[in-house]
Amino acid sequence: MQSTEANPAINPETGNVLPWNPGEKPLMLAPMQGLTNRALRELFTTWVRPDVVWTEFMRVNSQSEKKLLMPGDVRECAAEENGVPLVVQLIGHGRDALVAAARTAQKAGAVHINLNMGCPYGRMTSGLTGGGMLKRPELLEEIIPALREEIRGSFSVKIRAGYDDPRQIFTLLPLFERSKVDFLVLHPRTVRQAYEGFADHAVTAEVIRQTSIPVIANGDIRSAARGLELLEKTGAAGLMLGRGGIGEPMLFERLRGRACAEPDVAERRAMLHRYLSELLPLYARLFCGDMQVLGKIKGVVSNVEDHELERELKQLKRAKNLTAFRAAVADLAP
Ligand SMILES: Cc1cc2nc3c(=O)[nH]c(=O)nc-3n(C[C@H](O)[C@H](O)[C@H](O)COP(=O)(O)O)c2cc1C
Repeated sequence: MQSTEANPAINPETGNVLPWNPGEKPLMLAPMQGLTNRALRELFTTWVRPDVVWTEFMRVNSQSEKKLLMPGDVRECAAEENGVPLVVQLIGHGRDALVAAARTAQKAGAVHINLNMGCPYGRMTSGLTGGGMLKRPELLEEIIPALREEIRGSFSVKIRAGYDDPRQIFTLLPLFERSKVDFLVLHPRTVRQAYEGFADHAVTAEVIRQTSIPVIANGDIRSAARGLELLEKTGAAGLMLGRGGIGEPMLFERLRGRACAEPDVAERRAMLHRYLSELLPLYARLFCGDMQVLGKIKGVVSNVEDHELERELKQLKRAKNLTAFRAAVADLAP
């Protein structure tokens, strides 16, 4: 959904730069731990070019002032990659640690910083983090304004609909508005729900009606038709693709109307061939040793949903070593 304008949008409420162009409904590649590493992002930013890409979450270590963020994470902090805006995502707890981590990330080059308030998997550090933050909403009253004060570029929040109540989000909107959060990414499941059931985008639509903050819709977007319907029905400011985008990168282009909305099996097979052929050398450069490369690339394959390519997908998933995996990729060649 790219516009032709080169200047980024400015949030009129905060005067902050947003990671998309004015008039654009950005299509974002979701942050996904273990998947959206810099090799995968490189492939996406040079191939289907999401309008915005995100780092995997960076853990904030509130126990050590000197090692708030891992050195490898600090090296990833940047304003953009291959000309595509990059959002740096933090996960952690404790106002002071989060603020100091945001400062470190900015010094290292980050312009767009996001707070993870959605991860459903336990305690990522020594306190309530990610979706766990929603268990103690009173703590957010000081964390969110303090982060806003520190972050000079865009400050966004990626959030579930609630911890166990899908209407909790509505109680938090006044805080986000008061604190001048630049945009929200909403995955309308509860934290307790994890990935069960479905993303209830009626909640997305209601949030959008109730707030002036731009809301990016996220959750269960696996086809161009579904994404376009969501944009139209909810009035979302943009879309974020997670599993659907990882499983089928061309979904970005299909949503833009630049690739066939319903490709036939030959086209999907050719896409998968290109995808894995191009990802293999990038993964070989980033990861150490064949087994790690194999494990990581199988993680990508597990997001591909295609009943007509079941046999080929099984072959890829069953490969015991990289040689067998490469042979299975070669079999996909048109
Ligand atoms: C394997 C995996 C890793 C994820 N890692 C992150 C993460 O690092 N940060 C985050 O905010 N969300 C993370 N998520 C959530 C996704 O960004 C997204 O919100 C969720 O998958 C719903 O979108 P989807 O239905 O398009 O996949 C992860 C999800 C999965 C399945």
